[in-house]
Amino acid sequence: MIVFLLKIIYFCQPIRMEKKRVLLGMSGGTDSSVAAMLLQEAGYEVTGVTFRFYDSEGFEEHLEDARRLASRLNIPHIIYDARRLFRERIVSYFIHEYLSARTPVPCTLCNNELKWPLLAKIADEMGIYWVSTGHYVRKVFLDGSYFIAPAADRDKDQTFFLWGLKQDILERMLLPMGDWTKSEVRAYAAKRGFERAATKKDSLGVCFCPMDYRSFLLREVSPELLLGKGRFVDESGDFLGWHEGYPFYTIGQRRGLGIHLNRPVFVKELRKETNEVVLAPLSSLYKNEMLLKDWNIVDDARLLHRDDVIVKIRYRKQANRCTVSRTEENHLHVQLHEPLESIASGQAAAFYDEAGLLLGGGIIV
Ligand SMILES: Nc1ncnc2c1ncn2[C@@H]1O[C@H](COP(=O)(O)OP(=O)(O)OP(=O)(O)O)[C@@H](O)[C@H]1O
Repeated sequence: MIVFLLKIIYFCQPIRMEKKRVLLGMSGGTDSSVAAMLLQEAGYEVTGVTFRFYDSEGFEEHLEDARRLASRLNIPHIIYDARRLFRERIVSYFIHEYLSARTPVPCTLCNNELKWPLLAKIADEMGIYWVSTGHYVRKVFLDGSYFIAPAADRDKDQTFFLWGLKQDILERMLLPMGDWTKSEVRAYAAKRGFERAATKKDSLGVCFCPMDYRSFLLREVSPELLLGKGRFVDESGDFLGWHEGYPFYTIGQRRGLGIHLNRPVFVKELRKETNEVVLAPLSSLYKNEMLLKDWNIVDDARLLHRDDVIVKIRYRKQANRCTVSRTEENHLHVQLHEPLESIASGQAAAFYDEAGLLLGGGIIV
């Protein structure tokens, strides 16, 4: 009987049995290549997956690099065609947000709703427990919950993009880059004889339009939807000049406006209905509060109604103290302790405690 019961427990926990196996997202870049080496070195049986997210000239090269590395490390490697999903969930959203006069956060959305959940789904199908990437973050377990924490390399820290991940994913994440700096990672790859992985360029910006989102919109969106020429106005509605269509501007933008006034002006508001872009001095762009939708909280007690929470709405160079509460409409209300400029709807806000633990985040309404 006891043997029978033990067998039931054993078979009801198939995931437990696979705790030496890990599914790693392999982009072909330096970080995920070194992640594969480190995981293997730590004794894991690594399987690599490369997602085909969109068609680009460079993809075949990245894919070949991932394949070659997997073959040298003697690990299985699969390609997963995620083009339809990526187009529907990320690219269409990206275009729709600009056309709705909002500022999209495609990398945040991709990580939280596509990349990590897809890794977990494929891992489930393969009976693999752990999922991993080359992200520069750590995770910690505190009072019964997992939290994302900053990596040793503060310059590469990618916590800002991961606030939407829930416990079911967090508990399965392996994050081998967390204790490494990028220069150590390059040196390690070189020392192991992986010269190509050691010297690859860092990826920059949004992967499917790394240069300029404006030329991407021009290529992807029909001209009628972009509306064309419209009025730059000041806060009183007075005409200041002509612009190229509201989707080509973002809140807080100063450069590239194509208008020369005798004072510095910034984009304060985008008016979709009238195709107007409101320009104002920086002092007019400050706000004391914001509302978030589609939010995620890792731990209520560490986030809500406190005065020591830090909020970031930009990846770098900004951190403000705030107090967060829930509203009756199920938004998060963020009361900033000091005003913050250029808060754009559609952008993400990520919350941290003083030690840098990621407490959650949401999308600015
Ligand atoms: N096409 C892809 N297929 C599978 N995993 C991917 C893909 N793109 C990114 N990833 C995973 O997500 C992680 C973070 O990707 P991101 O593009 O933000 O960073 P990166 O610094 O360019 O990483 P890398 O040097 O590994 O390319 C990568 O390290 C990799 O594990």
